[in-house]
Amino acid sequence: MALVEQEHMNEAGYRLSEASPGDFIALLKPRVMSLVVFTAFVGMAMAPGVPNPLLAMIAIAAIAVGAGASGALNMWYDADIDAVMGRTKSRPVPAGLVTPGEALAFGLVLSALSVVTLGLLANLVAGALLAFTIFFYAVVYTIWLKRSTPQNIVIGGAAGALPPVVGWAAVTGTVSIESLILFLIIFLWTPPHFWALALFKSADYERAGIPMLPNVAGHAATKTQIFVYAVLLALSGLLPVWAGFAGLAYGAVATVLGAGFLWYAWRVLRMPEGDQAMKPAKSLFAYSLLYLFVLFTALLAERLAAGLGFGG
Ligand code: HEM
Ligand SMILES: CC(C)=CCC/C(C)=C/CC/C(C)=C/COP(=O)(O)OP(=O)(O)O
Repeated sequence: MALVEQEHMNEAGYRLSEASPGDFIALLKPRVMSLVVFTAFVGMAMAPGVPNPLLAMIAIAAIAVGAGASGALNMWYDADIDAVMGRTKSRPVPAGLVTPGEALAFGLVLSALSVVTLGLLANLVAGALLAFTIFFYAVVYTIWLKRSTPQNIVIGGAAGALPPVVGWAAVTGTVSIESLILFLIIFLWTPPHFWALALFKSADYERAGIPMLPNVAGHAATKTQIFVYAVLLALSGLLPVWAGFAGLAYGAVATVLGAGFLWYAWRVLRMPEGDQAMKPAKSLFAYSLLYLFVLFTALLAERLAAGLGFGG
């Protein structure tokens, strides 16, 4: 055995990991997960009843760890395709910083830890929903749908839409019409969020052989679908007012945000076929992140204001 390899063995002969803590943090997809966790937090905050603050913090931490764990499992399974896409090739596994075995073990241990913590300290319904969400993203979306159908992210998007349902259940132990409306908003948001990016990254997906909509159905069909989902999303953003758990201030914000989404989606629809820069698609992707963050912030702000006695 070469000397350089022996340097990474301990006395018992086990290989020592060469990865840094930062490499493991990168496996958690921290930027994506921050918005996921924020939507879970809003789900908790909208639920009736005031949870014990310590329990609420533990529940959010468990959901954050579970979300990160599912990201690590995704990066473990997708290492082969991540290696051939410009956007993902420097991720820890394809870059050789973390071994596939380490990523898998990290994802499995954190998944178990997060589910057991939430199940025992919050309630079994929340724990089961978190387990289902991790399973849906890591197995149903990543292992099954992503490589087999252009509807991958429509169906798989259910995983990303579930965190507010998990948050609500952590407080109440139930699934309700309110939390399902929050689910529906994120579910309808996901296709335009992702297909906007897939339009300007379609060469990457082509190279990796992933059947994303722009590669399979073409750019024109993708732009039309983005617009259809944008209309449904703008309407669904108003459902919290219709269902009576948000007021007119939220309704005004949702209307403006929805109109903005339609505007950006319209610009994508009108984007010429030969447009190499695809600025409208890049703008829609950036706006999608702002949209979800501001919409959920509006729900939260209105609820906090009502709690402080400023109306509603
Ligand atoms: C199946 C569902 C989804 C798909 C396929 C998808 C796909 C993507 C992709 C490919 C990126 C670029 C990531 C990168 O290169 O780092 C991205 C970025 C992002 N996504 Fe999603 N996404 C989905 C759902 C969600 C959900 C549910 C959220 C949060 C609620 C979310 C939040 C974000 C954020 C915050 C970024 C920006 C990350 C950055 O700044 O690099 N995504 N998404
Ligand atoms: C609580 C909990 C378990 C939450 C999970 C939330 C969840 C499913 C988020 C999915 C978001 C995401 C990064 C999709 C990326 O698709 P991709 O993996 O195809 O993108 P990539 O090409 O960047 O890897």
